[in-house]
Amino acid sequence: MGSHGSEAGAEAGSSFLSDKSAKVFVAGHGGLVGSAVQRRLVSLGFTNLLVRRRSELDLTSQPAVDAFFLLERPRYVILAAAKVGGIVANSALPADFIADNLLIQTNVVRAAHLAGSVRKLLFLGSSCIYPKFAPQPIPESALLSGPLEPTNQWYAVAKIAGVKLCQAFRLQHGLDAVSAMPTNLYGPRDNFHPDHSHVLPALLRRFHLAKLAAAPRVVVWGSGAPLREFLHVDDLADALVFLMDRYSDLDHVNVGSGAEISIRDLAEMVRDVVGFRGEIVWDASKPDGTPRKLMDSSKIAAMGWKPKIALRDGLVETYKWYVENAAADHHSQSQSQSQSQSQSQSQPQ
Ligand SMILES: NC(=O)C1=CN([C@@H]2O[C@H](COP(=O)(O)OP(=O)(O)OC[C@H]3O[C@@H](n4cnc5c(N)ncnc54)[C@H](OP(=O)(O)O)[C@@H]3O)[C@@H](O)[C@H]2O)C=CC1
Ligand SMILES: C[C@H]1O[C@H](OP(=O)(O)OP(=O)(O)OC[C@H]2O[C@@H](n3cnc4c(=O)[nH]c(N)nc43)[C@H](O)[C@@H]2O)[C@@H](O)[C@@H](O)C1=O
Repeated sequence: MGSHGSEAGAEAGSSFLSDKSAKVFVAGHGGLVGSAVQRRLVSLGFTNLLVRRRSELDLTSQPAVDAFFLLERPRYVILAAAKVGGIVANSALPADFIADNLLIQTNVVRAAHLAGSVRKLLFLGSSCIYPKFAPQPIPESALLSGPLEPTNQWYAVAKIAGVKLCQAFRLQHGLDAVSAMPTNLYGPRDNFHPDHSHVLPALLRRFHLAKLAAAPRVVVWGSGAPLREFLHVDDLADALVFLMDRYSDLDHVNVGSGAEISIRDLAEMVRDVVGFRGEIVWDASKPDGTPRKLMDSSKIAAMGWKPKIALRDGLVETYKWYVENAAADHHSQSQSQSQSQSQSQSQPQ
């Protein structure tokens, strides 16, 4: 194993949580996960967080990332920047999902090594790295044991490469790079795009707008049969800090809630939380994706971490955040769309 930079190793005895004045680069701090990590670190008393929006630092640019690391010399890196989206975004933009993610993670991991200042780096994969028909619950050992789910194979291949990248830099250069595999996430600051988001923000938005419009029904994609496991992003942030502090090894670590729910039951729960009274109809033309992906999170549980936020409680809190922070814009957008539709319908043909 190669030896890593002396600066990174100088105080190697101290743990992440006892190093709260250290410079921590939270990449992707504007997103769902990065913002939750930032909140968690601030609440724990970290005083030197390093953050950049994409407009200030494009992580797909190798020269920009190299220059940034050489100038800033962070001691810790949490890589929560990525090209992310739901099942339709993954299918519609395969080139972006594979190329952007390969570039971002390669640039950041390599620059972290070259800077010589980084004592630990945490990479984030996703439960979609596992084969479509993996054993349930899915153990870490199921990686690369079968074919992937076609709708998100491009993203999954990039994320698998990210796990291997961390392993390779650990083995060859002694970089303490670890990988966490979160299950499907939700919470404040999620992406609420109508078509490109994940299921939970999409449904919160759709049911909310339908409630305001007193619509008779809401369309939900697929058959409703797939099972998914959801974890609140504040629980994930807690787990990531836990791993930064306690975990240093080659193998990746699953982070899930252990609870799964069908998309049908989830849609009914969201309808209930939002207070929509109409009916749910299913759009079978949309893909179901993988039938089931419950992760086996016994490895992190054995280390002493467990989630705290039940799905219904997390949904109530996320819906409140959505109403207070994003819903008004979506409502005015949907009203102007329906006005322009009714104007164009009333135009003589
Ligand atoms: N959401 C989920 O359900 C799951 C997410 N994950 C993983 O968690 C991580 C974070 O995901 P999530 O928070 O949901 O994603 P978001 O889309 O909410 O946030 C992604 C962040 O990455 C930043 N980013 C994207 N491209 C670039 C770029 N070229 N240069 C600089 N910054 C960039 C964005 O910056 P900006 O805001 O400036 O555009 C944004 O802050 C990802 O690795 C993802 O794979 C894993 C499992 C499930
Ligand atoms: C986290 C994970 O997220 C993605 O995989 P996914 O789990 O399939 O994510 P999803 O949230 O988009 O869908 C979950 C289920 O829900 C159904 N569904 C119903 N109605 C809507 C709906 O309105 N929007 C969406 N997106 N899905 C809907 C949808 O048909 C599917 O059956 C990966 O591509 C990849 O990005 C990844 O790692």
